Amino acid sequence: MSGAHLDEWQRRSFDISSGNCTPEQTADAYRAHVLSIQYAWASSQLSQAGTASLLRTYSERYASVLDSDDPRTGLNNYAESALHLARSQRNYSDKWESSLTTESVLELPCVQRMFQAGTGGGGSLVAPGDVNITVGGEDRLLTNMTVERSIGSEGMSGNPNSLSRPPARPQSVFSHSSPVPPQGNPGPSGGPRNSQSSFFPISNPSKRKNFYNPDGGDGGRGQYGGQAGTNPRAGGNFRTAREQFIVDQQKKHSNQPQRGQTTGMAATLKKSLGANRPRGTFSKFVSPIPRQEEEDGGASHSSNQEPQILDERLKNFEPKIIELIMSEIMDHGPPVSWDDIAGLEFAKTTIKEIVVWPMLRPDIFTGLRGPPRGILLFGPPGTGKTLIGKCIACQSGATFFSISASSLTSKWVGDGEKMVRALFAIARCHQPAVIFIDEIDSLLSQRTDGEHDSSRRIKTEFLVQLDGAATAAEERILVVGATNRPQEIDEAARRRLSKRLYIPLPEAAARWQIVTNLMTQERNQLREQELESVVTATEGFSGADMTQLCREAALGPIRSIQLSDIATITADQVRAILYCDFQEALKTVRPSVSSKDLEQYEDWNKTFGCGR
Ligand SMILES: Nc1ncnc2c1ncn2[C@@H]1O[C@H](COP(=O)(O)OP(=O)(O)OP(=O)(O)O)[C@@H](O)[C@H]1O
Ligand SMILES: [Mg+2]
Repeated sequence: MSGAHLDEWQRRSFDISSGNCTPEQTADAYRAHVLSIQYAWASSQLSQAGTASLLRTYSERYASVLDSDDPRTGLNNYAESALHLARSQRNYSDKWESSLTTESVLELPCVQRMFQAGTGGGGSLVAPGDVNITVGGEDRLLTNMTVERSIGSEGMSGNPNSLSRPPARPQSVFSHSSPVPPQGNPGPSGGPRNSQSSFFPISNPSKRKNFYNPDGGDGGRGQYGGQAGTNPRAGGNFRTAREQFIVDQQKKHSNQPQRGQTTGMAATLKKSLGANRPRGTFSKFVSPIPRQEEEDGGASHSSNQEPQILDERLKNFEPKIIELIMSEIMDHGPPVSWDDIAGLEFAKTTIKEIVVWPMLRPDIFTGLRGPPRGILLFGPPGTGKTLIGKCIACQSGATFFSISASSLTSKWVGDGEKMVRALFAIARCHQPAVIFIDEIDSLLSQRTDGEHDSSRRIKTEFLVQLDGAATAAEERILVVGATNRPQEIDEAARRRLSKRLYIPLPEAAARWQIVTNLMTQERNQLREQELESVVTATEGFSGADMTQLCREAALGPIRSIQLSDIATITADQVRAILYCDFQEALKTVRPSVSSKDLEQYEDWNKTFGCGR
């Protein structure tokens, strides 16, 4: 009977729609819903689509309760209830009772001596052996040793002198024995029982943490109790319940990579949980499925056709790897136009021909006119190879994956080849796509006997993918590699990067353009003749060297200001950049490419390059 009553009471009290529930109860109820949906999915009682939809609904509701700042409907801090749990937790020190009262303390010989010595008395005035403490009803005279040991068991052994060091004024002893518990640590019960801990105040929050949680675990008090019961700001690894929930979800799903639904479900759940206020580990994650839905303006919600296909294609990849590629590799830089790149007309025209137009008109560029699968931009450092990559990203209209080969080989050691496979798979889902690999020589250098196995596997995988990317005629994935060490590239990779474009040092006209472009941003009084002289004097300079020269010259007017005026001078009063500033700058800025290096590039270009 009483069981039935309890059920009925629970049903009424915890019915979320009843309006009687506290936010804690509502949050618990939603959380329970989420768990039961997951259980139903795990035991195949629910379809994937149904599970995803239910999870989305309940996770969003749960998140909205957690996130709401309104005390009537939301929990801004879910840890409050866990704190409540910890408050009612009894611990070892509960058995300890002190017989000290205000009167008995006054009679203690050590206190008497302290009074007699006055406030300035040095030395150890409190004799620990004089402290009489009642343990479980028995009176014992504790020695210094035993007191220390018992304190140590409560996590206070870090301060063994706490007993022998007297307070500066006797009054402070009494203020500590106040029945009011120390702030932030209400203690298990307060009152006289607390006098022991009041006499040795626990001021360090991390000690207090040990006090409640000596083994460092949660002590069986639930996943939030161990941390939340202590000062939440003290523990570096404190998580709110919402964060803990998200972590639990991710752990759960990453443990089930063999199920195709995992990616979709995890993505859906993260989306719904992160929708209100993205932060932490998941703030950057952009799932391929929601993206597709967003592009369709939510129209595919009902049919769920397209997401299913995308999910299928990525089902063998761990969400972690997909997340890494989506969040770290996709590049969103400042816009760069073709006009920002000075000179390099041949390279620019060729790239437009094989990258931009085929992306825009795939129907015309078919068969023999089909674009190559890979391009290699090679040339001396600082000549604009990376700049061209950025320009392709902005101008081609394709999804742009910009990865640095070194990050692929070092950051995810062991996962390198999986990363490469996932990269191409995601690129296939986001066609047309350009995969730009800067410093490609470090990824596709010659294979040697002594090299590490994992880097050899990455190379092999890359070559396979590079071939595979072009097998299906309709696939529009282009790999663009940039290097200033073309000689080091593996011959198999060289063959696959079939369009090899030399990016040389800028000619006179290009150098003119670079200086003019940069000088339009600053006030200057450079005459045409002077500009001509600068261009002549910079034969052999790379684009980066030219930029450096202009920066140095731009500092000339600043250097001419008196040191005492620099704090007060207005921007208008700074003089214009003059030719003499360039002359000064030319004394310090030198070309960074030697003529010997240049010969090597030109030789390689003659042998393997595709230029005229
Ligand atoms: N052709 C150019 N037109 C305009 N600016 C250029 C040009 N070439 C280089 N620069 C300037 O030099 C800077 C460096 O260029 P970039 O990073 O593209 O060189 P890179 O060829 O990739 O060099 P590296 O081989 O060392 O990576 C650019 O940010 C730009 O300011
Ligand atoms: Mg570069």
